[in-house]
Amino acid sequence: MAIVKNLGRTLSQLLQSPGCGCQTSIVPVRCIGVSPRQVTSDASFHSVSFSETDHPRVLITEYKLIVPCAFLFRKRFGRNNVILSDIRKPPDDVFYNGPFIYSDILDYKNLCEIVVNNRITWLFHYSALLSAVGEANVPLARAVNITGLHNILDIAAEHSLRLFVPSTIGAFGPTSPRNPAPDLCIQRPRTIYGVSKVHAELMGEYYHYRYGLDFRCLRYPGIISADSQPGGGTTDYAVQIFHDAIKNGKFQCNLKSDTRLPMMYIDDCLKATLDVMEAPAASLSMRTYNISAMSFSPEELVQEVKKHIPELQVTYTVDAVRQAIADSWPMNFDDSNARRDWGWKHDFDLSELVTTMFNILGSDSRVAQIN
Ligand SMILES: NC(=O)c1ccc[n+]([C@@H]2O[C@H](COP(=O)([O-])OP(=O)(O)OC[C@H]3O[C@@H](n4cnc5c(N)ncnc54)[C@H](O)[C@@H]3O)[C@@H](O)[C@H]2O)c1
Ligand SMILES: C[C@@H](O)[C@H](N)C(=O)O
Repeated sequence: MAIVKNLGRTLSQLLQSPGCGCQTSIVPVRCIGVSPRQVTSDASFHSVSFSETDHPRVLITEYKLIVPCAFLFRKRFGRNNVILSDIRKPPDDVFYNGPFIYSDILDYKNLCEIVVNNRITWLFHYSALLSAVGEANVPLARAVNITGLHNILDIAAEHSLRLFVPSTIGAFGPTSPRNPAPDLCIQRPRTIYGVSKVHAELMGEYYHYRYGLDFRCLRYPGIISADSQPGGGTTDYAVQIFHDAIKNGKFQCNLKSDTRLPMMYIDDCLKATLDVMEAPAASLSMRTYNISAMSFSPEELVQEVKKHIPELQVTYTVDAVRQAIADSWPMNFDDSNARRDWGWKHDFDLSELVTTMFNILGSDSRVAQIN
């Protein structure tokens, strides 16, 4: 049984796809028999071994980022083995596709009930407030991104789950190397989002070494998907342009035209996420990896979009908050460790991303209107 939310909606579908490389195997999982919340000061705890059952049953907190493939998980593990969940109402296509429940990651007891009652074995933790929206509500971002993470870590350790948490290009700051940013370097982000993601990386690795938690983390670039609206991030422009170009042939960009940022198409993001989760633990020299596919500026994206909608009119109205965030983030990622350790490689470059987005969203609708 799995709980799937938002970005996990794509995962919920992907893991169900017959072609998905997700291996089902019995994997002895060594874990500490004592929950981190129960460890006393003398820290005396007894390690026990669990064996995973036939296939992972996946809990993914949050669902929004990627909609289109939101049911692949169900093809893989069975329609009723995937519960979609969020604190917000899902669209009908999600709600009627399979089990959906309300779940708030700040409700530790409820999360425990979900994990125990559904015999969850894998957990993908996606619920978070993104960079720009987090700066507009720091207390909420701190609660969701940090307290929520703590709940997830304790539950994952207590129930010996394999845990994936996405980090981000936002986990770097102005003193990090920017071109490229390696896996290991100074990380002093200047947003509550970035601070919470560095905290997630460090806490996940601590729980791995202290409690044997099988924690895995990828730093995602800006993820571009055709099926969900942007969630209040700094890279939102790279999703919004497609909707605006098709709808009215006009786009107002909130970043400077030359602001270069690492970006990735959703299919590559999902492939990397599943590949790292299925990689043998012995192949992982790290627990947090950069992954990269491309980097582009708004101007470069505009030129590519105009190959599909030549009449597109673009204006630049810079959002000072987002611009300052973007200027503190890496321009390129060095993801050589991921490519070496578990065979990561991307499939989509800028041209293929744009073509795929318009194939899904339909660029001709705008051209048809014009004509
Ligand atoms: N979208 C990207 O470009 C990108 C890039 C890097 C990393 N990520 C990471 O991927 C994850 C998902 O990103 P996204 O773009 O879908 O974010 P989003 O802001 O679009 O969605 C966040 C979701 O979290 C849910 N949520 C908020 N508070 C919650 C709570 N208390 N309990 C349960 N759910 C709650 C919201 O309802 C929403 O559906 C985040 O962890 C983000 O850091 C995203
Ligand atoms: C980059 C990613 O973390 C998110 N889209 C943001 O801009 O905040």
